[in-house]
Amino acid sequence: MTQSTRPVRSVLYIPGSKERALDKARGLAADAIIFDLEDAVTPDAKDAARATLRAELDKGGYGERMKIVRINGFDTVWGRQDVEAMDGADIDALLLPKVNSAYDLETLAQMIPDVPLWAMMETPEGVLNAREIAGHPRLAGIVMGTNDLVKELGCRVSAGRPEIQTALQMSLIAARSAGACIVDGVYNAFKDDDGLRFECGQGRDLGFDGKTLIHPAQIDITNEVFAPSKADIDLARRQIEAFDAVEASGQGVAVVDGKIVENLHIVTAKALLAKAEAIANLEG
Ligand SMILES: CC(C)(COP(=O)(O)OP(=O)(O)OC[C@H]1O[C@@H](n2cnc3c(N)ncnc32)[C@H](O)[C@@H]1OP(=O)(O)O)[C@@H](O)C(=O)NCCC(=O)NCCSC(=O)C[C@H](O)C(=O)O
Ligand SMILES: [Mg+2]
Repeated sequence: MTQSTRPVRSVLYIPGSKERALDKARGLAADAIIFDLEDAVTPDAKDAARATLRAELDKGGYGERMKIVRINGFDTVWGRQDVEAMDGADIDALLLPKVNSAYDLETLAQMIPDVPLWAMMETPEGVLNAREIAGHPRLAGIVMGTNDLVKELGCRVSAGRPEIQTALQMSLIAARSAGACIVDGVYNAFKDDDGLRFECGQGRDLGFDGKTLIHPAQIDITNEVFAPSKADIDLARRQIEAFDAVEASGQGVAVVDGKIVENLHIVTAKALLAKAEAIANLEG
């Protein structure tokens, strides 16, 4: 699977300090894991968490799940040690928090060759520089850090998140302009299934590839909402069939369910079917 077709519907944070949770993750249905050394780990537990995480990664057993390690920023005493500790580890990406500019990513890029880089979008400066951050040659993915963003903006978030829509969309547009993957922020109320489902639907409709999660109980709903539904798959197939038929008769526009279908809709339909197939392969 290429980076662009690899599903990243559910992206679960696991504190690097929690050995039991690190082990439990080997059996969870998350598409990706963010092994966290940053905010989920207290300062006095940083050194132990780094060592625990490296040992668990070396043990392996995470299967097809994408493995992303969130390091501490370089404005802390831990950032460089985190990068050094991950040298040679079996991971798919390093995630840098609170990225303000492409220069921040370049600092990390210089320290470790080859590993794809992901960036947290969670500061006002970062959002304003989203285009240059997404355009960094090593950037493969963006994660919305909505908790930090809300803190920095000084806003209060209400249902539907209108207060941070601009930041979400600026980041998404930047990611898409660079061909990068982008996942939505966390839903803090991890026992509120209805609220999670609503926010997943909102993120999906905005164009996000998936959502970051804080608890295993959030995985199933997220996987379901970010996967193409049976109705989506059926429509995509019918669009392709109808378009093939009109194209064979020398025309360029088909009509399905009362709506026009042109070549561009076929690109979307084929991408949707490819995503559905990638998910089916992943889920075995
Ligand atoms: C939120 C939690 C503190 C809740 O923990 P707990 O009370 O232990 O939950 P449960 O008792 O319901 O746990 C049941 C079992 O599930 C395992 N578990 C819990 N959480 C995880 C997890 N994230 N990954 C894997 N496994 C997990 C427990 O070990 C239990 O297992 P067992 O004992 O075998 O039954 C807790 O869920 C938690 O710490 N979540 C992660 C919090 C986190 O990572 N925060 C940082 C990321 S959010 C952020 O910073 C985003 C961004 O930067 C921003 O700015 O927005
Ligand atoms: Mg944050």
